[in-house]
Amino acid sequence: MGGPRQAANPRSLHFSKMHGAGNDFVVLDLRGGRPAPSPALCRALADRHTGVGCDQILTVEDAAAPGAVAVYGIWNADGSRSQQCGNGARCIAAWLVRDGAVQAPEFLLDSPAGRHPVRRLDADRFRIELGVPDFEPAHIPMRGFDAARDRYRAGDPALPEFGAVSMGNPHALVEVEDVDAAPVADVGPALQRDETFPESVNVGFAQVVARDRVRLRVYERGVGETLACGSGACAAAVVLMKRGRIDRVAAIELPGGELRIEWPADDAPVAMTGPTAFVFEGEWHEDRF
Ligand SMILES: N[C@H](CCC[C@H](N)C(=O)O)C(=O)O
Repeated sequence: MGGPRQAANPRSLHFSKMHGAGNDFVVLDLRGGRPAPSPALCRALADRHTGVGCDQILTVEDAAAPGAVAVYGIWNADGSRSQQCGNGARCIAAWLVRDGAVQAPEFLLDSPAGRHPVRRLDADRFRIELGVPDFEPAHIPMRGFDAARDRYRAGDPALPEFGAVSMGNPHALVEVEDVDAAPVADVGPALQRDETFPESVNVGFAQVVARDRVRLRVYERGVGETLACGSGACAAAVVLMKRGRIDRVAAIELPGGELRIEWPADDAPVAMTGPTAFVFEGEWHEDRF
């Protein structure tokens, strides 16, 4: 049975380095009531020169409600918190299986965004349901719109039109002809700064290749462009499915790998299938903090 991993030196913090389709994580075991990492510790851990290096810090915590194996928390590289991380959820599932905390192939994981059914498909591939997407502007949240629509324009008229949805965290989706030429580094930060998104936003750039295949790049809130974004893949898929641009099962090709998204009906949860990988284990010397 799993349990909190005790570091060799009480002043050090054990961590697991993982990634899901290239979206990389530092995983901290906080079961047993260890305190949440401070924003400063998250930034230090995430630093790719003086720290471990990661897009997000994920925490494993004792389940708060019966039925779930654990609850996971999400912090971005800049120390900000999020309510959802699709690639991270799969990695937490793999972490709990390796820890011995769960033996069954199907189990439940809790996140700040809700309860997620998980199915282990093989040694490193997992399918997880991330909940029903919420297109209500106020829930994304977005300012300036009182009803959901297919396409929006931000306050800055120079910005392209976009779709928007919450997967528990906020997403905007810009359709482009060629994802390799997409203005990710310009439009991404500009949309994040726009008054339309009071809590910033994850910005996806999608090129529809076929009715069941999309190429996607994501400029993530709190990080910048990542090799993959699981909730971003779900967000892109459901915006394009709602527009009738793609079918209800689609492959989302990201720079770091491919995810499969299924959304059988508008009132159904979105299911995402993809890989997980363990890279190394380490000890973080907390006396640096
Ligand atoms: N940057 C996101 C959190 C991580 C999401 C991403 N890594 C994923 O796989 O869903 C946010 O601030 O909402």
